[in-house]
Amino acid sequence: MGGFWDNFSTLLLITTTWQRIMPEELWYHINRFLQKLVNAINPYIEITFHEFPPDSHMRSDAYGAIEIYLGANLSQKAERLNANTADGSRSVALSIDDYEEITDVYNGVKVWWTRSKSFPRSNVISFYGRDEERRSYVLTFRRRHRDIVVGSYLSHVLSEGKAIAKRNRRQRLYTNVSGDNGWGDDEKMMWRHVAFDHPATFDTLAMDPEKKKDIMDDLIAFTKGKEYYRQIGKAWKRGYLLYGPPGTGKSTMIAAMANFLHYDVYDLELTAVKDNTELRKLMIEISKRAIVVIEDIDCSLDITGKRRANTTDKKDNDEKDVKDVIANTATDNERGNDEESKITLSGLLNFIDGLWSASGGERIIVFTTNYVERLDPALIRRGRMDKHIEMSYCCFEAFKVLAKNYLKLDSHEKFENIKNLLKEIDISPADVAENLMPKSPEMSSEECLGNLITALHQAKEEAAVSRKAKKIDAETQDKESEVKQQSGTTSKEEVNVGFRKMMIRILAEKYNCFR
Ligand SMILES: Nc1ncnc2c1ncn2[C@@H]1O[C@H](COP(=O)(O)OP(=O)(O)OP(=O)(O)O)[C@@H](O)[C@H]1O
Ligand SMILES: [Mg+2]
Repeated sequence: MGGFWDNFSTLLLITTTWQRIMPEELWYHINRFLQKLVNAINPYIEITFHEFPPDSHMRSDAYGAIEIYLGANLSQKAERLNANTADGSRSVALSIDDYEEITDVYNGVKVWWTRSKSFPRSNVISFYGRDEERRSYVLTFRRRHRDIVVGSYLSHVLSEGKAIAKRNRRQRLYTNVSGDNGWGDDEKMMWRHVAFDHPATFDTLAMDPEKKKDIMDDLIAFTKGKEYYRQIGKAWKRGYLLYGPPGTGKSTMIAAMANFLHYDVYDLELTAVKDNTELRKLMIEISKRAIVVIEDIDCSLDITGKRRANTTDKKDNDEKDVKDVIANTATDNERGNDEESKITLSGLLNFIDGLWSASGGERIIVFTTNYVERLDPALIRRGRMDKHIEMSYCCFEAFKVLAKNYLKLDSHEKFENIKNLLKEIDISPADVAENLMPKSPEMSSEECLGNLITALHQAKEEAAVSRKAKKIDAETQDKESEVKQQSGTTSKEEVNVGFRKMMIRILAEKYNCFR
């Protein structure tokens, strides 16, 4: 290709000189003519992929994918390479150096890639290196191969590059914190991240296997559903509501989901967000392929179910209605604290339904709660929280997963006993796991299972006592209202004395004091 380019450079030099001395309009016509001439005789076509497309401060996805593809597939052919330990990558990323040319062959078609660098002419002084140098990859190929290159080679490069990036990428866990933005402005809420390194997987998650499979299938269908979501005109997002008692694996499930999909996790601490505007800013910064988590949504502000009293006059489940009515009825005065968050239900619903979800890219939002009944139905209606998943107390199937995880046991003679006890007792997987964990290296699996059985018996007794106490409580209340009814016109003191006497008699009978 060298000879052609030498002649071409000379031609360019001549034209540049002419450009300086000619009137602009004349130069325009000559330029068009030269362009046509070059196109007619040049047997090659060039396509340029800019790192930062004109008028954009966002790094081009295509540029990134090409860089990764070339680094992974063709770096052995290049003589000058750059090595980066890119932030968030698991391995050293290689890329070809500036002005280095490498060849690639695709289905017998040869193409050439070069990386070039330019300095934009600008009067603006930039503090960022990336604005000073603009890099691009240039793909050159023979004119007769245009169909195959544009038709399939390019999509091969882009999809391969993205797949490699996905494999190599280290997941991140983001949390929202308030910090200085470096410009001396007020403190600003921003995302900070650490490497996400949670070991939970669906294999180690203890729950009913059918339920688990259903969730995994749902996630797979979601990730493959780009076209489907487009067809039905729905934003490519899915909401999961995880509810259940403490220690049943809600947070563990989120980690397993993130590891399964290889998504980043954005753990949104709503109570730290000042208002809806701040929430909107945060949400815009959330990347694609992310799980946004709001843990303990019932505790996150006053958005759970309080609406203005007059809402009963309106259609309760009408979405517009819900958005109009600011559910977070607690005003600053009611809270008595101006510093508290002013996020409203409508703000949160906008967060889920609004601009953010329309900005493309697969996103999952997960709410967790211990008290599903406290949540506003608008917040968790299908379409927002598409799948409601109950994380329940430990069943035998879940116990088997934990026994495998903690003790490497598939079966044991004590399993039958444990199975029967689990049918009677509500115990969280967290409690089961705690009992199964050996307390010292010498502790055998047998002893761990024994510990669990003891704990289950204890829990059974405690449950019996608590049932008894509840019963007494209920009976006491019944008697109290009975006495009140009977007392009719009697004075308050007489009622109290009568009531106390009756209570003593009931309790004495209950605990056999007169025997
Ligand atoms: N279903 C489960 N499978 C495997 N481990 C579990 C499960 N549930 C609980 N655990 C274990 O118990 C610990 C606590 O579980 P986790 O934090 O997921 O519970 P949670 O439902 O989120 O509780 P909370 O409602 O208090 O937030 C975990 O670290 C995990 O080791
Ligand atoms: Mg949790």
